[in-house]
Amino acid sequence: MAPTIARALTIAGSDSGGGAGIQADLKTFQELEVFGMSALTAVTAQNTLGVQGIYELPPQAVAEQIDAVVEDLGVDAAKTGMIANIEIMEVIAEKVKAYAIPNLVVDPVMISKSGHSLLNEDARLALKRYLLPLATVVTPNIPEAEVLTGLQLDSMEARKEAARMIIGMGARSVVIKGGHLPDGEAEDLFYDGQEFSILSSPRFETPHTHGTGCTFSAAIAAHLAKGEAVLSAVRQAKAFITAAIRHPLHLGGGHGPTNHWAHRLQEGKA
Ligand SMILES: Nc1ncnc2c1ncn2[C@@H]1O[C@H](COP(=O)(O)OP(=O)(O)O)[C@@H](O)[C@H]1O
Ligand SMILES: Cc1ncc(COP(=O)(O)OP(=O)(O)O)c(N)n1
Repeated sequence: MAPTIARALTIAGSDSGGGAGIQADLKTFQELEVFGMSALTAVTAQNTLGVQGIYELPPQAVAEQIDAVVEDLGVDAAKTGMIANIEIMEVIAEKVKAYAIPNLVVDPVMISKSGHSLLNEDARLALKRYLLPLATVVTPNIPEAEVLTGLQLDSMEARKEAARMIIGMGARSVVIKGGHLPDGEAEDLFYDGQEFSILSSPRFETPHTHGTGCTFSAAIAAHLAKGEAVLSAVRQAKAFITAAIRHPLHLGGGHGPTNHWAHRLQEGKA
C-alpha cells in the first residue's frame, strides 16, 4: 500500500537551543503535517547568544543514518543544512545519487547569524561541485550567494546575475533570500532558469530571526514532499516563515527563535 503521509528527511546539525538546525526542521515538518526524519551531521552547543561548541560526526555515521531511513521508511524530499566538512558533503552527494532522492533542497549554510563558521573554508566551494548539481532548489542568503558566485550583490540586477550563475552550476532552481538586505521589504528572488519571481513580505524589526533560513528551507522540502511544484512550495514556505517571524516567542537573551506555530494563527487553527 502507498504511504498515506509525505516523508521528509533533514540532513543537518543539531542546535541545542532549538531555533535552527534539525530541531527547526523537524518542528516545521510536523507543523506542515509531513513525517520528519533526520540524519545528524554535527552537534552544536548553541543558544540565542551564540555557538559555544561544535562536534562533527564521522562521515560513516551520516551515511548509516541516511541508509537506515531511506531503506526502511522512504523519503519524498530531503533538505541539507549544516554539513560541516567536505567528507560529509561527499557522503551526502553519494547517497542522494545512489537512492535517487526525488527532491533535494540545499540550504548552503556557511555562517550562523552569531558569526560562527558552520562549514569549513575548503568545503564552501566544494558545495558547487558536489551538491548544487543535485539540488531541486538551493536557498542561499546574500552572503552565501556572494561566496558561491564571487559577485557583490548590492542590486537586484546583480542578484539576478548571481541566480543565473547558480543555475549554470547545475541547480534546477534557486531562491536568493533577502533577509540580509539593508532595508526595505524582505524580498526573496526565485529563478528556475526561465522566469524570475520576487517574493516579498514586510521586514519586521526584531532580533528573533535565529533559524529563519533553516525553517524556510524545511518548509520548502515539506511542500515538495507533498508533491507541490517548486514555485508553489517556495511561496508557501515564504508565508510560513513570515508568520513565524511576525509573531515572536521572545525567548532567550539574544537572537531568539522564530515561532513555528504562528502559521496556525493565520489559518485560524490556533
Ligand atoms: N526581519 C525579517 N522580516 C521578514 N522576513 C525576514 C526577516 N529576516 C529574514 N526574513 C525572511 O526569512 C527567510 C530567511 O532569510 P535569511 O534570514 O536571509 O536566511 P538565513 O537565515 O539563511 O540568513 C527569507 O524568506 C527572508 O526574506
Ligand atoms: C546547527 C545549525 N544549523 C544551521 C544554523 C544556521 O541557521 P540559519 O537558519 O541560517 O539561521 P542563523 O544561524 O542565521 O540564525 C545554525 N545556527 N545551527
